[in-house]
Amino acid sequence: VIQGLKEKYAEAADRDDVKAIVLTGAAGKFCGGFDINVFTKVHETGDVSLMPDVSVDLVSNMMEDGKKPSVAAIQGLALGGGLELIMGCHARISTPEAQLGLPELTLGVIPGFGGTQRLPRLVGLPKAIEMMLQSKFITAKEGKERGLIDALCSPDELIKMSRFWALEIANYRKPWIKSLGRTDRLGSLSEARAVLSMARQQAKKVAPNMPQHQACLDVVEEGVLYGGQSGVVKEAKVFKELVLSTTSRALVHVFFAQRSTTKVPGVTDIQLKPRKIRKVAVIGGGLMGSGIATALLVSNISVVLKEVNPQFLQRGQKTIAGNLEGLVKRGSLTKDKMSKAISLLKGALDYSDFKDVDMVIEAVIEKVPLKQSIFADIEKICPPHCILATNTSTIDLNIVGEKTNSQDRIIGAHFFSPAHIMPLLEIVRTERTSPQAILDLITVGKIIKKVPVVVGNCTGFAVNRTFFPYGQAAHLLVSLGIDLFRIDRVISNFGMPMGPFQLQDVAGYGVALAVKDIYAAAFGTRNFRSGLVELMAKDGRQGKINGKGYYFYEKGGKPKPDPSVQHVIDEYRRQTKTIFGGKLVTLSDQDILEMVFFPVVNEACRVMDENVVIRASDLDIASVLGMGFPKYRGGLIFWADTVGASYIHSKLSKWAEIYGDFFKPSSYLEERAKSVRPLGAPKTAQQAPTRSRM
Ligand SMILES: C[C@H](O)CC(=O)SCCNC(=O)CCNC(=O)[C@H](O)C(C)(C)COP(=O)(O)OP(=O)(O)OC[C@H]1O[C@@H](n2cnc3c(N)ncnc32)[C@H](O)[C@@H]1OP(=O)(O)O
Repeated sequence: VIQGLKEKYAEAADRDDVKAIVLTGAAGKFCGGFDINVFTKVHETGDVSLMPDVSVDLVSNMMEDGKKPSVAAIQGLALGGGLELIMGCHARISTPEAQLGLPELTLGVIPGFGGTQRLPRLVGLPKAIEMMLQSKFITAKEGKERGLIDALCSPDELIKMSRFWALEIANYRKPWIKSLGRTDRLGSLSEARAVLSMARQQAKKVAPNMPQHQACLDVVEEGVLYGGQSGVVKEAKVFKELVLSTTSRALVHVFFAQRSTTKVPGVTDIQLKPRKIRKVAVIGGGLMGSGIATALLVSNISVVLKEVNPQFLQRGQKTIAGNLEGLVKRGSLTKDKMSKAISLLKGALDYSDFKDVDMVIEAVIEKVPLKQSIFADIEKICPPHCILATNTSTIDLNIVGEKTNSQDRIIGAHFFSPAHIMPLLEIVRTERTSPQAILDLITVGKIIKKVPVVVGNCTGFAVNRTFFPYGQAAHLLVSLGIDLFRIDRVISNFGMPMGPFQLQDVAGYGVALAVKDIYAAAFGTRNFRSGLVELMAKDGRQGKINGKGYYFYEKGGKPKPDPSVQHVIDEYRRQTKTIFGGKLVTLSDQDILEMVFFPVVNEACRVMDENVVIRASDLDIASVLGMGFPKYRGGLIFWADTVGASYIHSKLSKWAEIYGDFFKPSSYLEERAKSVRPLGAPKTAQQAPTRSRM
């Protein structure tokens, strides 16, 4: 495309019958930016010269400084390099709803075709910095108000109006403006310095482990101090350094990994068509059920919410209304859409409304007999095409559906709390779930704006199973004498939204207590049995629910470490001392980080070995979206491969000798360490397991 543009610009410059140029996109879209596949090639080869010279050669020399005026005709979207092309034009005409933005920082780089210089010159420094650092899109309508767009018009008039505008410039009836030369929107030097300094402080807070935010501000500053040309030169240099950074490698990996989760062999490649899901029944109006119902309602899917008595039903409906109001407050839902969503909700105390539902999602408490009887009932009442989904996070789906003859339409729809906000949907299939049911749930997932990851059936499925050692490792470290608040600090400095103890406070101790025996039964000697949560509960602590856990929680305030928790810890250490001979150990921050995450990587190896996930990158996405693993580290397996299988293996082997089977390396990890193959590399035929989970 870039080569084609250069040729066309050269031709237009030469031809006498061309007076002016209109630059537009095909099929209702202007341009989604530079081809990110090229970044992948640069990452694979380390060769930055694969990046074509667009910034100076095309945008500055041929377009902006060309002898004929260019006008951009924009529809749909103009993002990244796409927006940078239009800013090199002399005017911009757009349809009102087109999306405009520079999302390069989400890929670990900065805009590289002059965007760091031209955007501040068109919309002013504060707005440009906000758009770049937060990768915030604006509509063309807002762009018009801010000076990025010159005129708005309907799609039908777009080309006609742009041609007219271009000819008007050529005939000097409209101004011939070169964005890079402008200074009128930059403000005074002292104003610019104040804006940049505030942005730097903010970036330090929100992106402490990423280089591209400060780098972007350095480049913007260069242009403010020494002029646009100088800024463009610095931009090109910094762009090339950043594109080779680990952060860019990780974020580009996540971009493609996220888009590949819905490519499921044997499901999405066999010409099946997704069926329409118009009406869904949700059983259980608790926190999960009402969150799931909210997610469906805001995407225009009718919901029947079933509860066992009027009080519970009313509570569920109230929670849904609260969720919707919350979305309105955050600005992600309009009041009209909220009213529409509420009109799509119907409460029910029996199954009579289930006769015409296309899908049921059961979200009751984790009790096997209760779930079994619900599935036996709904099998009789729902139409034969209806998908029977459960939101269980731990129970084997074969057991849930044991009392039915509908194993082909039984599937797991594991949402993460709060379900209307968290983006991950773990779709659990058994050996008998039909491809059609899986495809339909993937499609619903996309409609309700979730990222679906299809996984196999086992205790904890992919996410909870992989992360079961996360909390357990933290408890083990405390039993060894490590301060729990230090563990939380180390883990949040690494980039997790919070440490394992704060997470336990926030999730409530009920979850930990409920899964304890299930994990103990499933994971044998690699399960670490900790009595800490029971001791916390005995001490009157319930975590965030009663404001008292490892931390204090006051309304509206930040959680504060509670020093009085020490007597609980002392008691816990007394109880567990027999395990490690009561020896308190000293560890570095790096030891702590590794002792928490390497067992998680180890379990992830088992999950991959048993084919619970289709590909390693699905675990990267599941860890980022389900557990908050830092995206800029590429997800769990990508990160583990930057550390190296053989290093992880050697550390785990050493700890296994001292502390036991909790750290014992899996055979998959051992094999990868020996063969020096990345953990994320696909299996070879010889390694394929004898029994697949799918
Ligand atoms: C030098 C410059 O400054 C550097 C740059 O320009 S870097 C690029 C900046 N642009 C971006 O970051 C935009 C990235 N793309 C997006 O945000 C979204 O894809 C979009 C808003 C354009 C479209 O979203 P949506 O309609 O949901 O479709 P989505 O599934 O994401 O993408 C459709 C396909 O296009 C691909 N794609 C989208 N943008 C792409 C890009 N810039 N390069 C390469 N492939 C891209 C996706 O990988 C996907 O491929 P697949 O079908 O094989 O999986």
